[in-house]
Amino acid sequence: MEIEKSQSPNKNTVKQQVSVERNKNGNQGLFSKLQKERKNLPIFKHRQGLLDKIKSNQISVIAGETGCGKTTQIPQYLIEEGLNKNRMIAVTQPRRVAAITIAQRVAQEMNTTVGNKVGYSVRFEEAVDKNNTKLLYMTDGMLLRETIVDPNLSRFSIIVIDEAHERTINSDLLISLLKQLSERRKDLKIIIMSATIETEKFANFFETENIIYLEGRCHPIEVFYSKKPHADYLDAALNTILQIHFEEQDGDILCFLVGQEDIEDMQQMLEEKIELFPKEAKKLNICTLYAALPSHLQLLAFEKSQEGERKVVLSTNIAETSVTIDGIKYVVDPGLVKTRKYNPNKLIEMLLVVPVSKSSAMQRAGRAGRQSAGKCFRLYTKYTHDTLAEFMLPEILRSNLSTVILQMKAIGIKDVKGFQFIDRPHEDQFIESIENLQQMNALDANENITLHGKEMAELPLEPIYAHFMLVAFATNPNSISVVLSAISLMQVENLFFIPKGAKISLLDVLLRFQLGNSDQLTKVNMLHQYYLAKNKKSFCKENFINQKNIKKALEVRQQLENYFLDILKKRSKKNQKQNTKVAQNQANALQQSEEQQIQEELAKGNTLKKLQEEHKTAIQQEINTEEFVSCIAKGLSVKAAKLNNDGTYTIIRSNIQAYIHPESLLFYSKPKPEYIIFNEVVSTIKTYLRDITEIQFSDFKEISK
Ligand SMILES: Nc1ncnc2c1ncn2[C@@H]1O[C@H](COP(=O)(O)OP(=O)(O)OP(=O)(O)O)[C@@H](O)[C@H]1O
Repeated sequence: MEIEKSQSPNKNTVKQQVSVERNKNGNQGLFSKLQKERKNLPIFKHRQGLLDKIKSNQISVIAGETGCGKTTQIPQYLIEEGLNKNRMIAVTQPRRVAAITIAQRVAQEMNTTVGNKVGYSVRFEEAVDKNNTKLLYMTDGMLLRETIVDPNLSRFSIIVIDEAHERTINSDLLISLLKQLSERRKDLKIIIMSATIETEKFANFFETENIIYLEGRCHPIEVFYSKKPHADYLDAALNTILQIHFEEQDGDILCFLVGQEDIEDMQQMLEEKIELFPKEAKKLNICTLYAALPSHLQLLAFEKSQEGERKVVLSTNIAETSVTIDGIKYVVDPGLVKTRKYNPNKLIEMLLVVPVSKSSAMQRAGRAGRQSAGKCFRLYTKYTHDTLAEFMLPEILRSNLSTVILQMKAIGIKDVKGFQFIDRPHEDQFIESIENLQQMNALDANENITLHGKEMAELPLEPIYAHFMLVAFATNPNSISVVLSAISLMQVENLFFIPKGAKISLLDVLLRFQLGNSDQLTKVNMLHQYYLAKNKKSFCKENFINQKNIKKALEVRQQLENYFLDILKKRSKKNQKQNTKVAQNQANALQQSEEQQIQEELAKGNTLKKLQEEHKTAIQQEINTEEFVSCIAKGLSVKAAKLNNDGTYTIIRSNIQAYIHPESLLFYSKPKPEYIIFNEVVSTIKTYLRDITEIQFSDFKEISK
């Protein structure tokens, strides 16, 4: 059996373990079936050639058709061949849902359970066994965080960067760091997996000629185009889904939409149509898939459909690469994507809906032919397709670099401008982001990382929110509970759900919870009342709250609270060390085990409770409005704006004119507040400021100094 052959320092132990797991799963039939499927994948015939090339090169760049088996098979081949050499193999993914579902699939194929020989690690969630996991699927962001703690990535013998052509900031940065690391760790194997279009670029960057092309597609995919452009893409998608449901053979549908709002609208439209289905019609089940959906709900979309039923998965582009959703045979692709675009002249980042690239369109179609032949319906013309860009501009060239630079500094890279990127960002992006970090005191005048900056880098947040959290605590430690809630809410979209035709507006709902002249405090108040509510479901129903998302905000809050308590523990350990002048070697030992100790202590509920009480991080019933306002004014000072005579606001930092968003409580304030802090700039026909808190003149004076 391949698994036994592959691993073993001690064959008996492995055999025993495999049989224990087999009994536990009782799933030998499934295992044999999967072994057969593995051998039928196009990649299987390349197995030996592939392994030979990987063995004889430190760096390999691999390209292959979508679905040929790169992500699930190559890591298993490496283990079967013993190339992991008693260390772990990391396989990075741009998206968490991919890391989790692929780990589940590979665990099945290896006849084990997730968190055992195969694990995953994504932000706020992991399933790993330090002593047992050999193959770890993780988001590129998690591996990047690991480089801060261990720049040599010493627990890994092989690192696979999957979907490298997506060119996320994290995978670009990882690739640059791996190039440096390959000099220091000659024993480390690096594998870059990418769609065909970008392979040369990666190979040139690594100065290698070892490019491996894997021929062969899993199953054929037929592509259809619209005859003419559609005025309303949701309408076109709805009709296509219904047409497939009534006219095509069995098989599930995956429809790509641009965001949670469109997904919820489509869900509602479909539900209305389903109500009108004739009795004898096949059942159509709706599943949704978007980043803000908690993992356990995302996974519902991956479940098998019942015999005689069909599912339609409404998804953002998180299902575009890597994932295989069981049963999908039809893809509906309107050809649009919501993307971040940073405007360095205006110092704002905007979310825009833009046409996809040819590469994305190909990936989307690729979701259809994974288990059998498939069809892809593109809701745009062939002519439009031919005019699409080959691929998206790499994220690093269209983003604010503050997060990247802070991470690079935390890793110890001093000269960020001289760093070798695959595509170098524009000079203005560097200057602006460094200034931005200096304003937050994360970097000093010489661009060195400060202690504050190091703590900011430990928090899994954009620098601005990490700064807000730490500054708020320094300004007024009692405010931390409210600030943790406010920041968590800022990470979650669409807290309310007001059905079409309801005789209530968002403003009416907000007014029920209003606290001070602040959207943030009002939402914090709502979150805390939800937390205390005995019947949470009816609380949400009565108040038009999206329960999925408010739950998510509470989960994020819990995680942030843990990270924050970690920082406080580290601070107090550092103080202790300084005060007691522990012998140097003891101090070193302490530092090494610090991380582990903190994790273990936090894992014990009692310690967490004690810490929560000591530092007042738990949800408090009383909210002090004034304290919060002065904290937000200090912590989010880069997001301050001042009222003009014509009723518009000027953003202090960028001099942009903007309006208060109609969904803000303060939109209706009379007189309008003179000074505000906002959270988001949204540009449509006009530029709006969202999530607003009124601040005092005294605070504003401080900011504009
Ligand atoms: N969860 C799953 N359920 C059923 N089949 C699966 C699952 N995951 C993978 N497969 C099968 O294994 C094949 C290979 O998947 P894999 O993700 O390794 O391909 P890939 O080459 O990495 O594709 P991509 O470039 O699109 O990520 C799929 O085409 C599908 O047939």
